[in-house]
Amino acid sequence: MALRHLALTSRAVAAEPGRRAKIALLADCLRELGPTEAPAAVALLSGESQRLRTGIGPASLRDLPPPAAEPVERPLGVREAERELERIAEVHGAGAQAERRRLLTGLFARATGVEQAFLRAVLVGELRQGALDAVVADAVAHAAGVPAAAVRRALMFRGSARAVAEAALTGGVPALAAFRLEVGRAVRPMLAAAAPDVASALERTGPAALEWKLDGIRVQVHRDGQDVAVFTRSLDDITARVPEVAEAALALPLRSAVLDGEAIAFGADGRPRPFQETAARTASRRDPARLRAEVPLNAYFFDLLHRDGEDLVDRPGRERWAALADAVPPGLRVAHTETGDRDEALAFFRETLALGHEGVLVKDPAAGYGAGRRGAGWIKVKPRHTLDLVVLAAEWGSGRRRGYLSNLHLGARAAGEPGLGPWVMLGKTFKGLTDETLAWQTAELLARETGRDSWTVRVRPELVVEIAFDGVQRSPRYPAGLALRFARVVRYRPDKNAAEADTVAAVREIAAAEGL
Ligand SMILES: Nc1ncnc2c1ncn2[C@@H]1O[C@H](COP(=O)(O)OP(=O)(O)OP(=O)(O)O)[C@@H](O)[C@H]1O
Repeated sequence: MALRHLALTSRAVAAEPGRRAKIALLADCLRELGPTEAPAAVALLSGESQRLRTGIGPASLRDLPPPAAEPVERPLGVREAERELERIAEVHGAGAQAERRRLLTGLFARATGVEQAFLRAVLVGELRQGALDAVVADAVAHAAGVPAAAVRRALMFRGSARAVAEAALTGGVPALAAFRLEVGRAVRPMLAAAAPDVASALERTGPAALEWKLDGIRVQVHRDGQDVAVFTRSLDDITARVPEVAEAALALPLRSAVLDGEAIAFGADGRPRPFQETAARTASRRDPARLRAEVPLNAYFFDLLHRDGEDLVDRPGRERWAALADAVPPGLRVAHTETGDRDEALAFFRETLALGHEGVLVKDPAAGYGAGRRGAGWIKVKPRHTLDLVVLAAEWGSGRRRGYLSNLHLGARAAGEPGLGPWVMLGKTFKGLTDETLAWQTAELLARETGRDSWTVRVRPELVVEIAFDGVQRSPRYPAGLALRFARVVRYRPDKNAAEADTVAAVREIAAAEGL
């Protein structure tokens, strides 16, 4: 009954509003599944389902066998289901489509209704909602009887939640402590919390460092002798696409290093080029030499996690910055100033904006480097409010936009809020779209189509779009009772996946700040 148990638990976790209760439910289930099945359950529930759904589009999920009648003679196990999905993901080459379909049909024929619903959710990535990742991590800690921080720390060094769950459940704290920073293996990046202005950021941190927030692409650079690898925010290896960044790291007087930074292109006027131009450098595999000539990148480093055999991850910010300043020349570092004075901080913020940068980061000098936003060791401050939302559907345009998908339905992550489903629509917009973006989004959205009527094409919730807006208003038409005022597209965020989109809780916070 193992898969059934997991499927029912996952349903109960989704319906449960309280975070603690969610963790307890899931931890009980993992304990009951035991050390062999539980890591597979974690792989299905967490981000690793992304990998499993490779090559499986919504079309292949249609016309599958009806649910198996209960009681089933040989019920599906969790490990068994995970293995089967892995097998499906590994099918490549000629006839792959048909073979995948055959395997999927076999799997579904053995699954009951509740199991089929769970497998579908895994396959379309519906379970993968970021917030759930954190709940899963805490549930693993609970089930294994180890501190949550030990699990999170291991996850930072090793992307695989499955491997970490296995270590926690079989070897406890010592097994988790064996996960360490390895030069050459990407670590999950530290992220920033947000504050509306520098004064409130400083209130939280006390005297802090302020740095430019460059609007480029996050780069994590690993150097081991003359070998170098560059990873994105989502841990993709882009070394071949950004040779300038690799060269910059190789020129440093170091034997081995792990550097965190941002790559960005500047125009002839010395101001940052639009984000899309920098992003195109890392998104495209085509002709890196020509792209490099057209849009040369500059690397700016802001953190040093490892230097010549020594790990700095747990050192406070001020020690890592000192090590960075020692190893990296000023031209390759972001501007950095340290102050506890509001007026000085505000002046730095204004100067940074005047140079064309996006905002500033306010960093706590005592904070170690930690994955995720927890602890708020880094706080970002930008001059205007934006949200990263997911496109749920789009309407066909008219007039000049005929033939293009134009008006976007925008959703925030419900992140487990009861009664809302995984995505909460907050409004629509067709504003801010250039002709080029219209054509691009039409193709991208059609490739993700899950159904349509005469006006609207519904899509898999995968594309993240950054939306600027003037405020939040009450609206009975939308499920959370809130809608964005004057929403407009700033840009697409190809460097983010849907699990990293903003939550409806963040929108409620903005509404509360506006007195709604
Ligand atoms: N000096 C800096 N220190 C840290 N991060 C920086 C710095 N300059 C630019 N950044 C970028 O800002 C991001 C920090 O903000 P956050 O963790 O919220 O990521 P994000 O959601 O990608 O942010 P945003 O959408 O605001 O760019 C980093 O991922 C990095 O790409």
